[in-house]
Amino acid sequence: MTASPADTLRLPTTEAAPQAQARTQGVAPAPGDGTAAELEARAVSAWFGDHKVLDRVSLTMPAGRVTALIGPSGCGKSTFLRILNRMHELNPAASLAGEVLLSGQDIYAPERRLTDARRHIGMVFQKPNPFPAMSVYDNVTAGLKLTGVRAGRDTKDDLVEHCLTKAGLWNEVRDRLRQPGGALSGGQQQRLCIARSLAVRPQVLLMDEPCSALDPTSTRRVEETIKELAGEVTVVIVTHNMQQAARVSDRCAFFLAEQGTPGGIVEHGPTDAMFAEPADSRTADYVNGRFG
Ligand SMILES: Nc1ncnc2c1ncn2[C@@H]1O[C@H](COP(=O)(O)OP(=O)(O)OP(=O)(O)O)[C@@H](O)[C@H]1O
Repeated sequence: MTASPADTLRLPTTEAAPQAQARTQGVAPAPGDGTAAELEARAVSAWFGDHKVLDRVSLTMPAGRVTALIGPSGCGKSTFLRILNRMHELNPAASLAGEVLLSGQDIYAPERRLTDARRHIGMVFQKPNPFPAMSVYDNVTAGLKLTGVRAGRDTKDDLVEHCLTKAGLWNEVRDRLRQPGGALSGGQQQRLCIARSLAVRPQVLLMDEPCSALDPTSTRRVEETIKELAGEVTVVIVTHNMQQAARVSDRCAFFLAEQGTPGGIVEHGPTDAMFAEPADSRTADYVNGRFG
């Protein structure tokens, strides 16, 4: 394995997780070079105030695979996704129970810092949210500043090219790196957000309906990017689009919240099997468009 330019990034010793500290010694690979990690939810329940919205959800999201979370509106998919990188706790009314393990380590353990979870588990949202006035280049490196990573100019140049290439955007913006991120098309902005997430070299990338605001061509480009990242980063994607789930994911989990009960997983497994031979009739009805 060759060391990437990003291996020279310096991280503050007080904040650096073991994996991040390894980077400073030039041994950690670049995003997409094998740092993908398994994510496991164990008996996760969630509440907004007194309203329980998830009940004891357990799911293993294998390293380097794409796991799609599917299910009707309101069954708790986004809440579950936000629990996976500690965003749920940003809502003062929100609470949760259970464990989320990244490579076997509970991200909610008292000694684990919030910033570690965010550095290792990135998030891409439904609506592309680049910093609109900031250049394409600075958008990619923005995540470094936010996570306290310092890097020299050459390192940043190489990192920007690396991440934009991984996000499938480099050829389209290589001559426009100083233009504002807000000047890109919606699909390009979403891929810029993916590049920004990759700049801190996450082990997991969470995506909450990343194509729902995009046209079909841009959707196809983002799907190609997801497939390109698979094997290198663990991807967990929420989608309402069954064709998209079938196209991009290796595994699927079908969430459902029936008649005022909290959401849970009805069935999960390899995507091919979930679509061709679902074990539960409710899954069959959903994937075949009979409800939801
Ligand atoms: N900030 C919030 N405050 C209170 N309740 C919330 C909040 N966010 C979500 N909920 C509730 O939690 C439940 C699950 O919502 P969530 O958004 O996770 O579902 P979802 O499956 O992602 O839905 P969709 O597919 O429509 O995005 C719903 O009953 C919703 O009303």
